[in-house]
Amino acid sequence: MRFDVLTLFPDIFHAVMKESIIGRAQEKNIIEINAINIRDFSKDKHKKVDDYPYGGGGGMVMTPQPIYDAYLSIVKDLPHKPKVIYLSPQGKVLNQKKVVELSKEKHLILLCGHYEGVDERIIEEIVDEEISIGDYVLTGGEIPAMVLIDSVSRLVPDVLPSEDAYKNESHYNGLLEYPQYTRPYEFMGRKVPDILLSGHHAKIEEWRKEQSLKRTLEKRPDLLKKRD
Ligand SMILES: Cc1cccc(C(=O)NCC2(NC(=O)c3cccc4nocc34)CCCC2)c1
Repeated sequence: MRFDVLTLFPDIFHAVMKESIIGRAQEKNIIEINAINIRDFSKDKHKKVDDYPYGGGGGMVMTPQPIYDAYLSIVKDLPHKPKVIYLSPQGKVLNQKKVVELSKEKHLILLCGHYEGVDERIIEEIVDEEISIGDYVLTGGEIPAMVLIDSVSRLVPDVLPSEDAYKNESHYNGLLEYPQYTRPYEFMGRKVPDILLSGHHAKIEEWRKEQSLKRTLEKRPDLLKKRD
């Protein structure tokens, strides 16, 4: 799977994306992540990429030409136009169902906003879908883009080490995780629930399911409504 990220801060991606699972997936050529610097496509002699908003008001808006030319530089040699996602507070909030849907794509272009956002004509001209990672104010769309890349990439076959593959079947059943324990048996006077040392797998399974339901009811009852 290929991700092309249109951003003003490509180095953020270079740093994060060479680490851990995503980094290994890139080495194995299962995932390809290209950070394209929108500023490289500015025709302005000072490499400007933003300008004052028509209608006045504070803040700056990302100008359309550099973004459009950066986009063209990706699609000009491609037989099919890849899906373009603008990470934006106006988007539908990302959830695992959408992540699964996106993981079927072969190639995604992600556009990251800055300042007050991008000129509306870019959204009209090249954006297929706006996606938000949640309702809070951020400085840019780069971290949302990394959240999308991380969540989608882990569903691409062979990205997760095989022992972790179970995570995609049972892992996200729409409930919160049960409590996890590892050694030592006692820590700060707190012991591990004995059921987990019983070796009785059916009982352990039941206890875990119970704990997931209990926890979800307590902390995220909204998740229970969404379950198919
Ligand atoms: C609730 C709310 C209302 C109004 C503005 C903002 C806000 O944060 N505006 C600033 C920008 N925010 C995001 O890009 C952004 C923010 C949050 C989640 C996201 N998921 O994807 C991109 C996301 C937009 C242009 C530059 C950064 C947030």
